[in-house]
Amino acid sequence: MSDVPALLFDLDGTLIDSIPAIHAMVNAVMADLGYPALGMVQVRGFVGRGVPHLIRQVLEAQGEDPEGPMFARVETALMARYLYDVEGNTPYPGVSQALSALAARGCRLGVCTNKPHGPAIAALTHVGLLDHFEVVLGGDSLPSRKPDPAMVHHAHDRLGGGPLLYVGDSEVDAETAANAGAAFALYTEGYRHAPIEALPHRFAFSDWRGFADLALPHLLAGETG
Ligand SMILES: O=C(O)COP(=O)(O)O
Ligand SMILES: [Mg+2]
Repeated sequence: MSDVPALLFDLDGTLIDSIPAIHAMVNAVMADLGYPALGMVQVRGFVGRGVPHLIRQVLEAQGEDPEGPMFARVETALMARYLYDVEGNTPYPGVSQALSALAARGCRLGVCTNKPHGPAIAALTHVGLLDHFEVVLGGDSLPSRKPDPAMVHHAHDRLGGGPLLYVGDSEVDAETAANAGAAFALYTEGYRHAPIEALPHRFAFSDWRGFADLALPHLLAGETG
């Protein structure tokens, strides 16, 4: 096994604040289908488990059957826009600098997101972060999505299999890391529902400035779990 440290990052609520973009897109899609707008905080609660979950939650909030015929109509309309509706995605302050600092220390970097792969690439390109990553896996890249650990195992292999830190913002991420046997760093300013102490984590942080200094000791010590 390589001793080159690997870091895998969740995307929405971890590297980028994507809620303004997703909220606007969801409301635009639903308005076209004749439904009223949902609030930003409400939509934020639907993000982190991938598009099918998002759609089911939106339909339920609109009083529709989440498993009914509207699902396919919303999915088609949403996926048609998801590649292009990138306005409203913003990296959290200090993310790019933290990723550069980690790369300068020899770390290999990847993304594991439940956002579909195409929209994930589009959002990362829009915010200027794509070039930091050797691998980007999305919610439709493999047969399963997080919290199944397959995405983490697959991306980790692509980064050489060295000491691993998985970084995310939600209960899905804490569960994914636990399922993968990976050390977990919790970014506290994303879209989690549960309090910080309810999510098992190696360390938590609220500001990307300083993340590299917090993360490196966990990786250079050669810890993996
Ligand atoms: O649910 C989503 O599409 C976003 O998920 P992420 O937090 O895994 O990036
Ligand atoms: Mg997230």
